[in-house]
Amino acid sequence: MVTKLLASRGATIQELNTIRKALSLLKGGGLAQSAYPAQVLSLILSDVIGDPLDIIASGPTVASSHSIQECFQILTTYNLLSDMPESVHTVLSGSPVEQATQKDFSHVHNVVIGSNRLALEEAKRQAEDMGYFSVLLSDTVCGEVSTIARLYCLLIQLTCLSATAGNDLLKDKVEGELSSLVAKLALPGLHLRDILRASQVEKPICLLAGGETTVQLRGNGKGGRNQELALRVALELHRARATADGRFLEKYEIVFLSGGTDGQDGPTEAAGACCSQELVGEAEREGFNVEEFLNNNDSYTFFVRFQSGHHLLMTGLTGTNVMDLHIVLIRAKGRD
Ligand SMILES: Nc1ncnc2c1ncn2[C@@H]1O[C@H](COP(=O)(O)OP(=O)(O)OP(=O)(O)O)[C@@H](O)[C@H]1O
Ligand SMILES: O=C(O)[C@H](O)CO
Repeated sequence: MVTKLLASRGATIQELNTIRKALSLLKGGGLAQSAYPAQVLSLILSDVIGDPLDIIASGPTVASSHSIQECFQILTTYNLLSDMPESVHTVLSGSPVEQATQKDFSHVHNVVIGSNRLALEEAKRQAEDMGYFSVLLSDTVCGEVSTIARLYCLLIQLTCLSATAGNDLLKDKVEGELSSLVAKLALPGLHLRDILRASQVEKPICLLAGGETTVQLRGNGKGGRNQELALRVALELHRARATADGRFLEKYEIVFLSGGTDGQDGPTEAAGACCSQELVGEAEREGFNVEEFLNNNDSYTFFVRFQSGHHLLMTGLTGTNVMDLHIVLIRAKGRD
């Protein structure tokens, strides 16, 4: 109940898990403390950006550093103090104000055995085996889904423009917008130079990135952040190619895929979806209004109905979760 309330008010996973750690006997290092003095080996799958060990699953085997003031501060921020059950107040007011000085965790070995970066590195190897020149852009992509869709549209445009002779003014414009967006999103290590280098090679190109976007739900449709991202990228590409400057895109085959590694995107049975730059045009000809679906956060309904669900990524539950993967494939038309 506490988790649901916090999540519904938009609390971050860091805030959520600070509260969970304070309320639980096992989280926040409690499991490792209960096992003491036995040796503890913790094999960790990271579903949090940056792989912070104390946040992943609320760190049952990791020393915790939260304070009770922090918990009250979080509950106050989301206006939830008075909604908390009596038991929560009892536990919080009975806890020491500061965590006791660092306990001994020398009996614990924490090892990250699965992460978004590991998944991306394997995807990169697979793409290279398939003949793609591959660039791993980032494993920390996060932000509002429409901003991230813009990011990918600009990345795709820059890649294509760099491979096309001429267009220097447009390329500078796209690179300028991209650089300020990357700075705004504070995406460390997104190597634009590598994209420019990729455009100089003869091979088809694969750009790989990962993380987790957020969706501000405004409608009452059915969807997930990956399907919404794919549909928004499709709309961005559609708009870009409709401008006087955007004709260069037509020389390229472009596929964008966004998928959740757990195999389930939001409350749907798809893991995500893919799109091409032609998707919105084709959808319009078939009578679909993509913007309307997006305004209602109804990406799943769109993808199910459009071309018999052909663009949906259906993997089934994978039994793991290392967040989402975003993959762009670009090939000059007429090239094998
Ligand atoms: N109609 C919708 N359109 C787009 N996104 C949606 C929709 N409904 C829910 N979501 C998104 O789905 C997510 C909630 O689903 P889920 O419980 O699978 O997420 P999660 O537990 O955060 O993710 P995961 O388990 O994949 O790490 C949230 O990111 C939410 O914004
Ligand atoms: O379950 C959780 O605590 C979150 O998914 C972070 O690991």
